[in-house]
Amino acid sequence: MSRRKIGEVMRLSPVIPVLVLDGSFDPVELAETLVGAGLRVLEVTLRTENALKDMEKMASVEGAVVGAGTVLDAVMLYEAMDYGAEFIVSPGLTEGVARAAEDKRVPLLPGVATATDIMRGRDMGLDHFKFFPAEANGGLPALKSLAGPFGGIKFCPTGGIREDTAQEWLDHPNVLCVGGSWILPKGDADLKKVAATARAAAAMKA
Ligand SMILES: O=C(O)C(=O)C[C@H](O)[C@H](O)COP(=O)(O)O
Repeated sequence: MSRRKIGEVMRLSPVIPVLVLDGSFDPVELAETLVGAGLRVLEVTLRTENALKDMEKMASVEGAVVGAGTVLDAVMLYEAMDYGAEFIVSPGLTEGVARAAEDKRVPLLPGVATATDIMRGRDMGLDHFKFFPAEANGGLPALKSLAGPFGGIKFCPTGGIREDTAQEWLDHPNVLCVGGSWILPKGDADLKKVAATARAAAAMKA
């Protein structure tokens, strides 16, 4: 599994829920709900106290492909791998994180915001990126402009994307999936609502 390429992970479902787990849900029940709704790829942000342990539990759910988000350095990457992360998402791109991912042979989705970021990534042999923060960084017009010189690059725009804007991002040929926290809004502990939102997201077309 860890040999799966990031492009394959990005093609598994159109939306990657960005999960900030604050203890409102049992992680296994949440993962089962999301996978049952059709969202197999789950990003657990390493921002909360129990994130690593919760991620490990979610990874045990059949069909779930669980990765760690908010990975800021090599130490966090190694730690995430110890807890079963199958892919790594970072808000930015550093040589330290890229080298650690290479070393561990784990699929990496690093954040880029500019043409220079993408060129640095290309120099490291990467061609799939998170476009972050997508809306604040110029939105779809910015992505369209970047896709001109970088036609072969594939993106997962994340940051500020909502249920009602996700499909227009997905319609762009260089976009394989989008990331977003709208599937699990802060403070909303209703699993039925989460399931309905996740089903709508899973029905979107990349
Ligand atoms: O934690 C990380 O690694 C991040 O890079 C940030 C997340 O991707 C965004 O917080 C999701 O954006 P929203 O959907 O606007 O909430």
